[in-house]
Amino acid sequence: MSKVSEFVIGRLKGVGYALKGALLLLKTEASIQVQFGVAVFMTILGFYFNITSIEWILQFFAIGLVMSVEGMNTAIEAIADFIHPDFHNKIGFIKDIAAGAVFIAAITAVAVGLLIYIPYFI
Ligand SMILES: Nc1ncnc2c1ncn2[C@@H]1O[C@H](COP(=O)(O)OP(=O)(O)OP(=O)(O)O)[C@@H](O)[C@H]1O
Repeated sequence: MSKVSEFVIGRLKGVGYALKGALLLLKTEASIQVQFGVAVFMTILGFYFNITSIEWILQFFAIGLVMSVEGMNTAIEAIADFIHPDFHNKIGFIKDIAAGAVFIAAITAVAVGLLIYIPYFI
């Protein structure tokens, strides 16, 4: 097999694993399921208010930011539980700062949502 074919097959396999990971997150993680529900609701709201292209872009970025950071948080929690299943202050610190990153992303998304939709309500 040529180097180019190997490269292309390798990348396609990578996309397959990533898709599997995204589906696993959706199937198993309650917080991702809630965020997916919010994303669907916000998309319906976007169609209802016929928001502008820029507002769609900002909304999709906000949704993507929250869900991807939540996915990373889940991965960090899984690594922490795997390497150290018992209680440890360092593990608590690691999990807390990973959760803090999700919080920052969520606050950002709420701010974006308010800035987009408040003008449609007043
Ligand atoms: N092994 C541990 N050692 C010390 N503190 C921990 C440990 N596991 C969890 N904690 C503390 O409990 C908090 C919640 O951890 P947990 O793993 O239950 O995450 P979670 O946010 O409830 O996520 P999920 O709902 O996805 O399980 C952490 O942020 C941390 O403060």
